[in-house]
Amino acid sequence: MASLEKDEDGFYTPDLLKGIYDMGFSKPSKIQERALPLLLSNPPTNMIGQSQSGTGKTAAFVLTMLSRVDFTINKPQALCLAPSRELARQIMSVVTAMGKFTNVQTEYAIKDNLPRSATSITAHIIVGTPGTMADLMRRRVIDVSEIKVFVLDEADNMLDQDGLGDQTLRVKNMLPRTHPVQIILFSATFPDHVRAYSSKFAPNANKIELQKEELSVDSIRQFYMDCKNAEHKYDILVSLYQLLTIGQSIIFCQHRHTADRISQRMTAEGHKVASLHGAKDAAERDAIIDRFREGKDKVLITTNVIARGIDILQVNMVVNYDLPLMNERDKNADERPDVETYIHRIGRTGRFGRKGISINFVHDKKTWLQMEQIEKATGKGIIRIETHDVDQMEEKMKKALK
Ligand SMILES: Nc1ncnc2c1ncn2[C@@H]1O[C@H](COP(=O)(O)OP(=O)(O)OP(=O)(O)O)[C@@H](O)[C@H]1O
Repeated sequence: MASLEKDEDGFYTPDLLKGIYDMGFSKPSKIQERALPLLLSNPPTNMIGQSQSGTGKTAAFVLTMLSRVDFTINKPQALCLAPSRELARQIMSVVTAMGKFTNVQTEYAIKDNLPRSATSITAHIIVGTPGTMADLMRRRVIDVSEIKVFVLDEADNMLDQDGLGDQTLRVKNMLPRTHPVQIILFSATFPDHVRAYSSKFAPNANKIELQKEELSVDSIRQFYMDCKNAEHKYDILVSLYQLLTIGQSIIFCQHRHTADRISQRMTAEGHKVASLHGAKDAAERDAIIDRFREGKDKVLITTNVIARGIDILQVNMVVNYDLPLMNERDKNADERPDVETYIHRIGRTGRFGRKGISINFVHDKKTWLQMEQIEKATGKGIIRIETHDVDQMEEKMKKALK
């Protein structure tokens, strides 16, 4: 059992350190350096942690979960929720990589993973999406009696009353009341309307916050293209194909049917693209994201389903074919831009200090004004590129990626 002994501060075991080095991590990022001592100290304290996209928040909370598990007890001890199955699967890959030299047992709480007949999960760490997690807890397939840590990745999204908030609260309300559970919230964004609720959800938390002007990383250069009309956006996207495939690219659309339509059309015209959205079935979604992760597809046309958290280092370009709007989150909202989703979308590139490019397509006064609002809210300039001059475009982009 020597390998399970904690060091004198009660921090990581040598087995976890081995896992961390095996992942190629030699020194902590700023958020890891700040958050880890707070996350790992005893008695456990809640945490609300904010840090820009791609700065290594996952490793911080995964290390906390692994550190708090007693591997001699075969019961769930840490739960982690994420907004999409793609992100849950990615988080799990970090748990298994970091826990490679431990005896950690893991299980998913995502759709179509467990047979309906499953009666009990004995895994130490369960990662999933809120609806499925709540269902497994309600049916007592997950025994909550030994849960010590509860993590919400993309916490502002998970707590949003217009989205996943209800399901997330259901999960929290089923946690044991016999002992304290450490609640950990992480995100790159905590808009004002969820800040107060976050503090209620994770009371007396240590807080690490960002200022408004720090929200997105400087290594992402932001551009826009003035298209003549909505149809012209398609032509521009096609003219960018060479550039999109220099590395890998993600194209974000507002609607599933737009993602399908442009991918079908581009495919018919001889371009190789993939499309992913929430209307596809689970197995298909897994296969599509895995192919993209492996670099077999270079262009992924999608919706907000993968706007958050997805970490694919080779992605050096993000295109906002449609700008994100508030009414995608809240059906009653008007057509204001969704600044948080914008920050997360462009954050799919420029990961962990790498360079990246984002391009917004605007096509009329309304979309131009929406972009202007995003520019104001983030305090970062968005530079115009001419749509008719592909050479200038290529030059500018290559320079930005150097
Ligand atoms: N200490 C480290 N040294 C080297 N690479 C690291 C380190 N910590 C994390 N990384 C790598 O940085 C990348 C980004 O990390 P991660 O996905 O955790 O970012 P994030 O902060 O959760 O971003 P987002 O807000 O987009 O979810 C990953 O590829 C991860 O493996």
